[in-house]
Amino acid sequence: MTRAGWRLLWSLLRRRPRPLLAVAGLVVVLAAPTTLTGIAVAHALEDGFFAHRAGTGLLWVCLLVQVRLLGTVAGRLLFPPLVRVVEPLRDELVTAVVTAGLRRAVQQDARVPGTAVRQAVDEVEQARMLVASVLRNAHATGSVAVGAVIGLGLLDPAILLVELPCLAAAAVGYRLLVRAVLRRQRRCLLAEEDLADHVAAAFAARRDVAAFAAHDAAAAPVLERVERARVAARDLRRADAIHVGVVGVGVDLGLILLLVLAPVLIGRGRLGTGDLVAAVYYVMFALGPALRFLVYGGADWLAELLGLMTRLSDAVTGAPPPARTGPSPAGRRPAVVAESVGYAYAKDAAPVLDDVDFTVPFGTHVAVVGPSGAGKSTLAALLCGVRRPDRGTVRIGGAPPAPGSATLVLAPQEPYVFAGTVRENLAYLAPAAADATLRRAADAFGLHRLGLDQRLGAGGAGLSAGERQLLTLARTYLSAAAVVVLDEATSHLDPDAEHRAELLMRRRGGTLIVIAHRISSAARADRVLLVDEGGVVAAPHHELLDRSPRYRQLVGLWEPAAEGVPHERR
Ligand SMILES: Nc1ncnc2c1ncn2[C@@H]1O[C@H](COP(=O)(O)OP(=O)(O)OP(=O)(O)O)[C@@H](O)[C@H]1O
Repeated sequence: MTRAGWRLLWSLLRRRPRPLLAVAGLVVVLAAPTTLTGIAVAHALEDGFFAHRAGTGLLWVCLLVQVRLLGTVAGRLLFPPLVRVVEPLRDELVTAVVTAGLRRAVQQDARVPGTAVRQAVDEVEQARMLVASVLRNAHATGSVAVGAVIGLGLLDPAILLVELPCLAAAAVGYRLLVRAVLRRQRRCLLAEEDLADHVAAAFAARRDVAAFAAHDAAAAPVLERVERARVAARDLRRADAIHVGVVGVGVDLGLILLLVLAPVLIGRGRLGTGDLVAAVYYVMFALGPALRFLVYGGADWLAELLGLMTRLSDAVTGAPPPARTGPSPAGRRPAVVAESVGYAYAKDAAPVLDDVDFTVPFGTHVAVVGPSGAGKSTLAALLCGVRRPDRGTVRIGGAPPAPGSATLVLAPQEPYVFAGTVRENLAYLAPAAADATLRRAADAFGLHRLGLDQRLGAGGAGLSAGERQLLTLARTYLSAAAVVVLDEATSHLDPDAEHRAELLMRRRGGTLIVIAHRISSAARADRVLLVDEGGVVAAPHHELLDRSPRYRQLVGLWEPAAEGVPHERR
């Protein structure tokens, strides 16, 4: 998954081959201080102090100090080519990100995604700093390691026969480590994002959750994501174990093998004691810190840089962000599809819905009818995602419904009015709506007497039951959701007000699913879903009248109450 990040990084770096070659070439130049330090140590001991020639020893020590000072000054040689690699990289990335954002906006005839572009530009700046840090530190580490290897080879090439395999094994381990850290970091990031999505969705759906008393059902997916995020974080920590192994093989095993080989080389006169001290210096004080830095800090930096480059590559190419569960975007003309849906409130209880299949095409007005307790509200809860089917699938626009999704909004029988102004209550699902829009919606639903600044008590204290329902309906009407579910949301309205509310809901566009409260409501719908004895039959009102004795019976029960009297079903 980070291949795209690698590709983008490499495509940017290789555009400047000369400064890049200069940076690479300086690895060898800046390796000299490390090599010379070991050589100076060996000579100071062998030719000076061990040979009782303190003057010679001190001369080598002076040389060693000068080499270190020269090394510090020479380190500055790196900055000019490094700047020529890194600075244009930022300019090119910013240009690519902004161009891609504008191109997408023009193609989709959408607004320029200012926030997204600004965020990507901030990420480019982070990437620039990370590239500079990774290159500078990789360079310093590489110089020290190359210097140590050259020094060991100069002392005796036989030492390289034991040290190089250890370093090669550590390099293989390092590659595995970076991959493991990258994979686990990404999994951790996705798990955290998924958790954040579900927490936000559950919070946004608190109204529906309260309406359906579905607290446990709403909490279950969130708790599942908490567990996934915990496991992902634990796995990331476990990658630390690989760090220890890489350093162990590269440095500790190398040192042990050097100490095993040293007596042989000393015995054959190929290595002096001073040389051995220099060899130990190369392994412990040059290769050791270099490898430790690479393993402990470098792997994380590299992982962070590649993660960032992968995100930027998505921004540049317009690739979709990694798959995440969540609401399907509004406006995708979603159809509502139920396939083989089964649901029971308890493990051994008889299912309320059993093997239910139906499709509601986008833009249709559907009435859901059935005797009391047949499962209509249960069906509404499944459509809203606050309950999940035990069997089968519910899909809205191809995606499982998510509580609080922007695609679907539910108006429950018990209207949800919170303490605040009428404006705040109306704009709850349309925070960007202008006052004029809110006023028009309130008037259309007959709420002329309510001023937008009027304060309401908790639960809508001060309003009649009908007004509370009208306020909830107006709020639902204002939302951008493509699918609206009214779960007996007009039960306190008279037939005319109910008719008017349904007409308004139809005119707003999108799909309208009404848990019908009166037969007039079912007769107005394009199709009727008859829920009965665990099953669902879908057909237009007149067809059902012909076809279904159960429906005829329901209609018969309804009709006496239809003339102006709020209906009560049996
Ligand atoms: N939270 C719950 N726990 C256990 N059983 C429940 C729960 N909610 C509903 N039921 C049962 O599930 C069945 C279907 O209930 P549901 O409310 O979906 O029916 P309905 O058709 O909407 O009824 P009504 O028209 O009376 O509102 C009923 O038998 C009901 O008692």
